Amino acid sequence: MTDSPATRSDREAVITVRGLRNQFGPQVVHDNLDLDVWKGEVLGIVGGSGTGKSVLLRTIVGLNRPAAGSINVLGSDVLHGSREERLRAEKQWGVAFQDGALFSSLTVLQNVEAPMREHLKLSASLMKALGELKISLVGLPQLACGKLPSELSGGMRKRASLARALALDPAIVFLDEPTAGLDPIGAAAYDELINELKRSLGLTVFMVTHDLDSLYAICDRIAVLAEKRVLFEGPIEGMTEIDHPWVQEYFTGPRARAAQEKT
Ligand SMILES: Nc1ncnc2c1ncn2[C@@H]1O[C@H](COP(=O)(O)OP(=O)(O)OP(=O)(O)O)[C@@H](O)[C@H]1O
Repeated sequence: MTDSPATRSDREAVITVRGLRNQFGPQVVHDNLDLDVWKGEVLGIVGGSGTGKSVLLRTIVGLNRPAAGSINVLGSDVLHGSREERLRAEKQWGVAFQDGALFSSLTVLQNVEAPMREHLKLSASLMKALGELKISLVGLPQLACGKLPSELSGGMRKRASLARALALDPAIVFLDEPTAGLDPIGAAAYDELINELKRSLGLTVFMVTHDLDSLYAICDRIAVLAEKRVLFEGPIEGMTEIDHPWVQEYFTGPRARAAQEKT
């Protein structure tokens, strides 16, 4: 038995989703979806294209209003609670989107300072010092602070986006396809960074990904979206035993075998 947050008996849910329904016109994306995310784990969300992985992430962080269900994040009811309750939760998470979603007219430092400016009352010098700290935490050189997002490589933009997600010292970080578009060395370095941040900051990570290497390298647990809900969840080692066509194809195919051999 490992000592991972996914298997410990004293595990604590930091995100609880119950009975979630998402619908766009006639298209039902999620129906009666339940999910728990445990404190301190890296949870990988996988599933075929269009199964609603990004919609799930966007719904939890309040960018998509579901048709039904409840979502609790760190004790706050983020769907039906008061504005204060929602804000309290919001300050405890950071989101790094697939394309970085950085403000294009702001420098990297100004991007990282943006959430602090919105949520905290700090002096300019303290914000700058904290911003520089986050930027070095994600492995970017100080030189990057003054650059615009367009002046960065794709990998650097992803790290800058992560620095911004860490701006408020969150307990939870949401990552949407963090290694998509990175070369294998850059992707492995990003995985190592997430592992390091989890270890040093005790972060909980909710990660939508297609990257089998990442799943094997950093995820404590996998949640498989299929048939409009989380159909399976558990450590990656058990995934090959699941009798479901998509899960079998995904976790026992040649790419999965190659990823497994690297661990
Ligand atoms: N705002 C929206 N309006 C209408 N339909 C939407 C909206 N957002 C998402 N959808 C639909 O919901 C479904 C799930 O989308 P989502 O982006 O979550 O898929 P995904 O599992 O992340 O896919 P992929 O792996 O291809 O990125 C898709 O069919 C998509 O077209």
